[in-house]
Amino acid sequence: MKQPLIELEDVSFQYEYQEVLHNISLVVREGDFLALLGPNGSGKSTLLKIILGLLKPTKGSVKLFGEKSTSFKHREWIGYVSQKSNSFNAGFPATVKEVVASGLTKKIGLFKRHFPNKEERVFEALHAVGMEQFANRNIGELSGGQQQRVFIARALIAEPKLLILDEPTVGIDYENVQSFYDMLYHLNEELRITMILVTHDVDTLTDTISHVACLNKTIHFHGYKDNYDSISADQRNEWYGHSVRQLPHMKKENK
Ligand SMILES: Nc1ncnc2c1ncn2[C@@H]1O[C@H](COP(=O)(O)OP(=O)(O)OP(=O)(O)O)[C@@H](O)[C@H]1O
Repeated sequence: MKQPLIELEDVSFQYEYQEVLHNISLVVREGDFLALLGPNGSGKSTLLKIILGLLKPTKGSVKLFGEKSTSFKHREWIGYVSQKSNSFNAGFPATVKEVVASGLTKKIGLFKRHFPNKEERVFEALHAVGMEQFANRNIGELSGGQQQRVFIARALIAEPKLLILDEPTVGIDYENVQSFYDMLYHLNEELRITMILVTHDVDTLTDTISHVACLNKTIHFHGYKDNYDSISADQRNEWYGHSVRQLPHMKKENK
């Protein structure tokens, strides 16, 4: 059995008077490519904050890489690309290279380590997301999807074992979503990075995903993507709270 990287057991969370997460139990294992799916307001960001140690659950336990979250020391093993990271305007004075290199500063600050091969690592990270040819461009001049790739490279340079992407396809043109997923598949399959992709958009679920978790205050389903695909539309609508459709091109091909 693969190592569990995230283990949530009976986690609940309350903001003042409103309980927004109720008895969440979820295990994410090494190598998984999990889509955490839920409508707006279903508690996705709150759950991420709990996983990232920014919020403390009102109830339940959280383990990261087998250790209690409160004593977990290797936060750099978890890379996070937030929803708002790609909101640069064209005048923002930083090159793609500089943005990616800034992913190392935390580590340098923490351990006072010197990285002689910093330039090489920047290019490796950019290569992994297919963006090395943009290294000297201004970040503000890139499209939303290109910026998203750069921010993933910024997270990759710290060599995370687990990468959490919050709504990564939001700024990406419909035609480019598939190639974006192919890039994520490469990170998951070849670089062996465990992935959690958080999304409210059921249309973005592709076959590159191995597992699906449906969240709407509680976890209604967690399992293999194949099993999720065989669940009736009525059942999914009930979990999701409103109509869920699946585009024909995103449906599973014969494998
Ligand atoms: N700081 C806060 N104080 C009080 N309530 C909050 C706070 N942050 C979020 N909430 C409430 O908690 C619930 C879950 O919010 P959360 O942001 O986790 O959902 P989400 O699934 O990430 O939504 P979205 O897809 O819109 O980003 C919502 O009802 C929201 O209004």
